[in-house]
Amino acid sequence: MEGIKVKLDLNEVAVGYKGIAVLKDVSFTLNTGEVLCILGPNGSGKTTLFKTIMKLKPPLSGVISIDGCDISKWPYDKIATYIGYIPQNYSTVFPYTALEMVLMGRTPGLSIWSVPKAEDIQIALDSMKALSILHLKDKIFTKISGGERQLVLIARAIAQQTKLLIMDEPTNNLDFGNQVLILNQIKKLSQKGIAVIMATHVPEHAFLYADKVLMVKDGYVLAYGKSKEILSEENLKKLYGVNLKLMPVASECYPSFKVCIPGVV
Ligand SMILES: Nc1ncnc2c1ncn2[C@@H]1O[C@H](COP(=O)(O)OP(=O)(O)OP(=O)(O)O)[C@@H](O)[C@H]1O
Repeated sequence: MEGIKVKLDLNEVAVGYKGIAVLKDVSFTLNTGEVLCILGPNGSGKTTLFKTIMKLKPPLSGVISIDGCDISKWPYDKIATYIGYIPQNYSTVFPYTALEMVLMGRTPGLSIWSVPKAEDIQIALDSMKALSILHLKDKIFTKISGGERQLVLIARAIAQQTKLLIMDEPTNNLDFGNQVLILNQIKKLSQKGIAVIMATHVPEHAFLYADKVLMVKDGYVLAYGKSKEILSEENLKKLYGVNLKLMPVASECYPSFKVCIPGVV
């Protein structure tokens, strides 16, 4: 997918359940190579928005388009060729190995009885190697730790080789080292031309890796735009409803990095 451009547009999209919106008037554009971080309190509709973009549920209103085409008539299989999705919680009752889980990124309908192609196996192994989890390949997915499962799901999305990746809190459950590994991997993918949407509860992750930021709260978009403009003390205070301070901590690698410090209550 390297070198192929993609553009995702949301135009006044409302998402929710049984006709009741949890998030309204969402508009944004995401281009090849950009990382969009979505920040918002618990229950503000981030996962519901992702499921709607993935066509796992229909939007209540508005238009979602890829490369200018309204995707409302696209079958799910076609969406899966464009977008890889790493859900927040994934469970399976089947005793798949970690490698079989990653292979599912190559063949969405793969069952444990299917025989995958050698090329697909190689791509799956390469994705696992990039995340330093090759040693997990023969382990049963349900019997590895939550963080290891998260890494396997990320490897699966990488193996899918889509132009867009949606990651719902990808660093959830991960130790600090693996958080850095995953975030660096996300940056590398975006540098290769993949567009990434990532929900996070850690403002610092947005400071480090986001080109654009969408803040959602109380059913609406609170702010959207270039990360440098949107990640302000004022917006973060409004978003989380707490007092906080942004402290610049410049380093060679991250000249404009800031940390979010809780203020006096
Ligand atoms: N299947 C469902 N049916 C009805 N309401 C739901 C359903 N799933 C989620 N909701 C509600 O929709 C709202 C948004 O939930 P969602 O999971 O999208 O939020 P979120 O921003 O991803 O939250 P978090 O940061 O805690 O993961 C919440 O009020 C939630 O209770």
